[in-house]
Amino acid sequence: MIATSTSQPTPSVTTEQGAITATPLSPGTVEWYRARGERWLREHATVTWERPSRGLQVFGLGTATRRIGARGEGLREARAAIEELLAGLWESPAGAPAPMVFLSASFDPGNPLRDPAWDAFGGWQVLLPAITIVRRGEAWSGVACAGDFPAGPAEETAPLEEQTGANLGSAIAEAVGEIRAGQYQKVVLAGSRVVPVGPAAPADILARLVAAFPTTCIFSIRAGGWTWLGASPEPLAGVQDGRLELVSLAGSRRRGRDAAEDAALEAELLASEKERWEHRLVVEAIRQEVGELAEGLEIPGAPTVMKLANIQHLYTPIAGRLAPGASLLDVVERLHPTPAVGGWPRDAALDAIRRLERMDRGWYAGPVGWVDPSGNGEFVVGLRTALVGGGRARLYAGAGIVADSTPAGELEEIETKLDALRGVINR
Ligand SMILES: C=C(O[C@H]1C=CC=C(C(=O)O)[C@@H]1O)C(=O)O
Repeated sequence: MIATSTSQPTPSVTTEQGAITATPLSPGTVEWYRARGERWLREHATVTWERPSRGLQVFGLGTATRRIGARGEGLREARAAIEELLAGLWESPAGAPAPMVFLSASFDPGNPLRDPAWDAFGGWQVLLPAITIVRRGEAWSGVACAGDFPAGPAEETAPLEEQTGANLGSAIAEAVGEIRAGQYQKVVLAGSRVVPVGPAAPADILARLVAAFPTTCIFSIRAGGWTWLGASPEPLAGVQDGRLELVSLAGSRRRGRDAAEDAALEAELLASEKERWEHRLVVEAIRQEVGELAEGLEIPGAPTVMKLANIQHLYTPIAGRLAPGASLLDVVERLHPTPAVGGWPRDAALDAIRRLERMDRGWYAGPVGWVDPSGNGEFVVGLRTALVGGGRARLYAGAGIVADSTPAGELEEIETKLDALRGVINR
């Protein structure tokens, strides 16, 4: 049992005929949770979702329902489970916060390699917390769904080992050869690295990610003694009252050591035909895949630059309205994996990733997000992520390979991306 004060309020919730009733928490109960502070909330949460630049924080405590799919299953099966759950979820009364159902799935259920470190997470998970505390700007609210709270104790975890994947430099060189031979146009190849976790707990790592990367989505999901966490700069799709928001993010340079070098790197990124091509493939895939699910898609003609603490990316925000009958989950299923994490054409790129990477990405680069019973929600791509457990963390990062890529250049880019988490985990 997690340690809580005996005065912890117990919200009254009911479950009827398999349907889950979502009950708004009283202001006093919300205040009780708010007063525990961010560290307590992050430490006790089964799931967290934070968008500092939007003033959004979500802490999901305990579990009302958690469905875990077998390894080898993915987004398609997760989708069936979440739709079934949403259909049986009774919406809160008007004006009350909506319950949020979280969904995350592995990158490639078709990859036969299985890293046991991901066993606790399965191929996908659909999770409805027992209690969800939400801060939007200065307003705090909460909703309770029948379930078990507090969460059970963390289980012991086996030590994380390095994966014996391919030599990444050789894999990149091979991919360049295949691209030049016309087998496909782009593939994203990734590597992983195990680092010791300093004295910090996942809650402290999350606080550091929030401070270092306030424009990203900082999230965490616990399973057994493991925490999967990250600071993703890449929204996959979001829907609010029918408005659809998408992003193309691909093409990178590190940040400069001073303003002049930073501006020079930004100019180089914007002028690079190679990076522009890598980026354009993502924009075109979004146009092609989402076209019939959206109305009035606005796609800027040229990318701008998104700057993060350690890296800068070509960035194109895309917006429109969901077409009648289409849902956020339709869009997510159609988009995953975008060429920003898979490649293009999709099937040939996935085949190349399986052959050349020779590792299990687990949930790295998979979709992670939430949806509520009215169809609002948001998903990001599980990038800049780490699997943390047993005093170690496994970090993942990749880079888009196109015909003009060089192993040295792409390996340097992958190291820069790994730094995003390495810098906050191991200290
Ligand atoms: C695959 C990753 O980044 C993607 C997102 C932004 C820029 C990327 C790039 O320039 O290669 C990648 O497409 C990763 O962070 O592991």
